[in-house]
Amino acid sequence: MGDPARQLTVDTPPAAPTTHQALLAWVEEVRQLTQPDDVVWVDGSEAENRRLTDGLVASGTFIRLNPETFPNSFAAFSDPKDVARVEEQTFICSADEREAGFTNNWMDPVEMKAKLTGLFTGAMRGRTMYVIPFVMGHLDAEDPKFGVEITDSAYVVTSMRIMATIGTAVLDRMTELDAAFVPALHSLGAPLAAGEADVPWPCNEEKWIVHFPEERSIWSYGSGYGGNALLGKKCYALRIASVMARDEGWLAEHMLILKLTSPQDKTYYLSAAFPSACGKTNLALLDPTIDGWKVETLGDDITWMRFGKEGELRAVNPEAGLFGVAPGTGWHTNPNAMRAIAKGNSVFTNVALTDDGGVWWEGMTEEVPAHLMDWQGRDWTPDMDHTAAHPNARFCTPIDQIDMLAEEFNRPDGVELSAILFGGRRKTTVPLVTQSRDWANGIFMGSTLSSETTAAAAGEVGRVRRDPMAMLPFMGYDAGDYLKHWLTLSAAADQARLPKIFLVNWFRRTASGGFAWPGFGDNARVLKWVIERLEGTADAVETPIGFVPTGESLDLTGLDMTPAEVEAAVHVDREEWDVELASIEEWYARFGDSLPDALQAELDALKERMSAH
Ligand SMILES: Nc1nc2c(ncn2[C@@H]2O[C@H](COP(=O)(O)OP(=O)(O)OP(=O)(O)O)[C@@H](O)[C@H]2O)c(=O)[nH]1
Ligand SMILES: O=C([O-])CC(=O)C(=O)O
Ligand SMILES: [Mn+2]
Repeated sequence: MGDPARQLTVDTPPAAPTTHQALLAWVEEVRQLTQPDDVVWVDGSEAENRRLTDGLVASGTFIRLNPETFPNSFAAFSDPKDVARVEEQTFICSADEREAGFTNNWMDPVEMKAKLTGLFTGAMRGRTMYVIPFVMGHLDAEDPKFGVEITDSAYVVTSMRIMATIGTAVLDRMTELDAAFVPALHSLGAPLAAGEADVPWPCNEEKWIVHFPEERSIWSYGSGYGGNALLGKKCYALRIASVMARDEGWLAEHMLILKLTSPQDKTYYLSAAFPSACGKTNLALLDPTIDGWKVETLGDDITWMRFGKEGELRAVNPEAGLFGVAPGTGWHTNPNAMRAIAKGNSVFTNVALTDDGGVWWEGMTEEVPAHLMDWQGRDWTPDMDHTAAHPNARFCTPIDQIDMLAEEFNRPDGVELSAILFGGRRKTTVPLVTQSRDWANGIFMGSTLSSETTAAAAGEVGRVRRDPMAMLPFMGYDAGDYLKHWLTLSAAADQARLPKIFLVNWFRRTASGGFAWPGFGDNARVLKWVIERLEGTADAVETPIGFVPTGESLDLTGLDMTPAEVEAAVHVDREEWDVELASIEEWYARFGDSLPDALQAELDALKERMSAH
């Protein structure tokens, strides 16, 4: 109360820094509904960020890391019940239930609005309401995709500042264009009574992550965690954007983008869709173990794609930061990510802390520190039977801290893709790599993509589920219509320039239980085979599901692995595939009449090839 700066904001509410009428009206409507103590228009500046992070340190949400080893970096520890996306509580509220499709939770939008209006009433009492203007993709794109997130979480503001382009420049451009924007409303659902002390990670037991696709709006309640609360990311750039993309003729996908340069100095751009916590960030930042091949990064999680004027498929990354899985990211598996993190300016969530004010997680270093503070604030020693970091602990780091960021990252029109990889986490059945027979067959591969569930979403871990194009939790509309959109969009493209589609599985196990493939930097060997297939120079074996490498066609130079072991890693086992085909049939049956005929035909043809195998 005695703080003169605070007194000033209470007495003289700052004038809104925009004349955008629709935005002003929405902000006022939300202010009246949620009843915050004050309203702050986020400008995105360094000074503002310093004020916010100082405040978060003072309130106990952030622990400032050792500035010598992790400059301008902070650790946050969530409520143990708020550690991942909540798919059960994520809704697509289209007017018509059919539009949401069988993969989404649905509720009537009028009913949902009424419910949320109740929950948001007074939800920001005792807190500050932040207004964050942001753009996904380039501010100078042909048709910039604006959004405004209103949130009562300063953690969300500092994280959004890393993950998206936010602040004054965005707001000015939005105002100048009188542009449409996606209103994205977020509240922790933890109002404070007068004089009530705050907790380090306010949230609510009850969580609702809700999308209104026709209105292109988002309401998120009760969670402070990344995918639920940083609304530019999954909620906008995937769920809402997938609906925009359907209507406007493009694609919003859960994909990384990388640039690959061969020893002959030829460049290729690849994208890859793997479900959450299945290796996108690691592949995007790959450090090749074979000589002469170079990887540069364009994106690690979300890709927007459209067919260009010449019928080529172009891709951009709409994000500005990495929100990466910490465990398993280490100096020996992903040195490029580690170097980016070490530059600082990062927010870590649910990692462990070292005694000298640094961070640690399982897999960061081979040597395990003798003592840590675990993600729940308890003393931790290596003999304990729980992990020090939460399995879905995350680092949030500006993407331009990656040394290997490709210069094309800054191109508003993106890059032309040569290949698309679909991949999942499967212990058995699915070969290390398979080239599809053609584009439609590749879409079939994507549509039947499967993976064992991970800690990135709340719920059981390790259960095999179908995850079309790794978009199961992110399609903003009917899954059958989504697959149809892939098929119809590409029908008009230059067929000769369509990217080649491959299915990969870094996670296959051997009979003795170990990984059948070393993965990480050695995945460059698979990328090399992919490129050589595009160039027509690598051998392959035709199997019922597609083309797999011969034992000799994968470059094993310097690797302690034999061609016979490669053959085992790409083996198509008839018995396993009989089970798989039955499971795919069950999956396709769930689409009902919304399954595209072309994909049913792919399944029928695969069954026939398999029965002759
Ligand atoms: N065995 C093996 N594990 C891998 C490989 N690539 C990634 N992983 C592990 O998979 C986990 C998740 O990897 P990420 O690259 O962060 O996954 P992601 O797809 O970017 O995840 P989201 O950010 O949730 O979308 C980490 O624990 C990695 O160590 C690989 O090639 N082989
Ligand atoms: O959205 C999140 O919380 C993290 C993420 O990238 C994913 O789960 O795919
Ligand atoms: Mn992701």
